Amino acid sequence: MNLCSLLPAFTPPLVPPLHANLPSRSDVPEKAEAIECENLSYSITTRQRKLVPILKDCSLSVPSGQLWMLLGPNGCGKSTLLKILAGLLKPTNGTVYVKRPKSFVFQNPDHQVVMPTVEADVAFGLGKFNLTPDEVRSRVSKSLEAVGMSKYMQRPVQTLSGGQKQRVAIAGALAEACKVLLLDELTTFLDENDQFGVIKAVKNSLGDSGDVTALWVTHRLEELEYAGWGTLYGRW
Ligand SMILES: Nc1ncnc2c1ncn2[C@@H]1O[C@H](COP(=O)(O)OP(=O)(O)OP(=O)(O)O)[C@@H](O)[C@H]1O
Repeated sequence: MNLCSLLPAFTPPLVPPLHANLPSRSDVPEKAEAIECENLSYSITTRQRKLVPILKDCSLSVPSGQLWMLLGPNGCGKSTLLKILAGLLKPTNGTVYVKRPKSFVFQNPDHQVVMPTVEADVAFGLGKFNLTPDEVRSRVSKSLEAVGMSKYMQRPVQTLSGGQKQRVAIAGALAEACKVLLLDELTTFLDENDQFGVIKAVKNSLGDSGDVTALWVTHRLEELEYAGWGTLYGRW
């Protein structure tokens, strides 16, 4: 399936090619869009040297500060697109822009939540920032609050549900002041309660600042109602 058919209409502004000589970051004006890609294609070459197209001419544009959902059936190329946006895969053709810092959250939280306690896990990525212990504590507690996990700070991660682990993974990204959350089918293995908790955590993470953007990949049609603006009420 051509993924373009799943996406909103797109009028592309010019985006610099992926490998162009870009001006220094301070010269680049802040874009209104957090994610933009144009005519993105991705193919793989099999052992028999056959070229297999996975994505063909995908274009999309996601404005800053919003939660957008990308819906499509199994195998249509959603995860591949997300991995290209995350920089984990290199496109065969096309241009990509994603605001930084960006963070990819995996379908299986056990691939991402690896430290012994919730607090240690959220603080894990902060080592590279040269922060004081107070700053680390403050970032960890604010991020856990955003995802409704404050009271789990000292919990061993292996005692959490799948949805709670997903929320810890999202808190880790928020603690690192990430601007774009790339979320790959987070609710696949979750029951309805956990599913709701993770969606609410993502919506809360966007906050009011318009600073954080999320692209949520799913094959669950019922999750579409949570896209865009709007408050989500209910218990964690
Ligand atoms: N490295 C690869 N080698 C061979 N085929 C691949 C590779 N990567 C992706 N594919 C194929 O490309 C298609 C799209 O895969 P992708 O994982 O992006 O789909 P998806 O829409 O995310 O599916 P799902 O909802 O099941 O996760 C699938 O048919 C998959 O088998």
